[in-house]
Amino acid sequence: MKALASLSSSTLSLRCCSPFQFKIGLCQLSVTADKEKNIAHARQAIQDAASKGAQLVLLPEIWNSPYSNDSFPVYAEDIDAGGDASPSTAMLSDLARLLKITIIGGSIPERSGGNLYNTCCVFGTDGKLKAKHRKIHLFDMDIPGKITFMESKTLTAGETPTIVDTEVGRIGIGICYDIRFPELAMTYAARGAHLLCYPGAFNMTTGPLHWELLQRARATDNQLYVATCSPARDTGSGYVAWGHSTLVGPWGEVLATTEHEEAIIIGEIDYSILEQRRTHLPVTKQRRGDLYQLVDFQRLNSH
Ligand SMILES: NC(=O)CC(=O)C(=O)O
Repeated sequence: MKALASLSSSTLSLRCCSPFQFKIGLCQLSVTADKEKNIAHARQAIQDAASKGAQLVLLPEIWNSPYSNDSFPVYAEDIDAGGDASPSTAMLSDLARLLKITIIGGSIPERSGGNLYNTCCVFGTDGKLKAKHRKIHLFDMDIPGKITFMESKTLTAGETPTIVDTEVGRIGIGICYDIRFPELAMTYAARGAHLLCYPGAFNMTTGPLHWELLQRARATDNQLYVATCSPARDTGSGYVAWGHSTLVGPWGEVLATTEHEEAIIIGEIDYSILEQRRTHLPVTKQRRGDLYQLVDFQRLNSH
């Protein structure tokens, strides 16, 4: 991230997306230790969401495997090889094509070139893989007596922000911990994103205070839609997810949400609202890039 100055020149292009209004389905899934069962279960949930009118379906972070460093290497798939090497993404591609919907496939552990990643795949209505986002900011957190998780024990961080043009708009992708970094969301907004999607699995320590707050902050700062999707809570698992998958509008308002049980949440998105909000409250034009800008702290620290 070099400078913020260029962000103020961003414009919102709605030309690329039709329709302006559509339904999004957030599939808050129960996840088990049985991968085949998880895949069949996700398939059913996506079909249910589509039957309720969803043209875009979002899945949770790590929906085909338990969320643990022990499980990631065991459940990881070679997404680039496809077919039998990646039954989870084969199912997503198949359904996107059959149902003619866009699928943001949550995330699964990916094996590639000797590394493991936490990876989100986006499939278009033709079933083709449109984008692959590897979690950029690994979840390394140590709050003594509360929660310790070190994704970097097994996973490698992704190196690229992912913004993708789909039939339901321009979408910026982040995975869970990525939502804590406003610069990533601002980068997507500067590149014309209408919607940010974060598959995520916040926990019982940070979830209550931070999960909704961060979504509403990213949406309000950037005046766009934010959607999140979590696994359902399983108090018997090693990592207990907060749940509460949510859709937030460009005014920072919660449009659709749920508690922690398994659920399919259907929310309405209307991109015409984006222009209206930005006209009424033109923060992008008012930004004083002449007075402040993001600097490359790593470069500064290395001197
Ligand atoms: N699980 C995550 O990646 C992030 C999280 O739980 C948090 O930031 O809190």
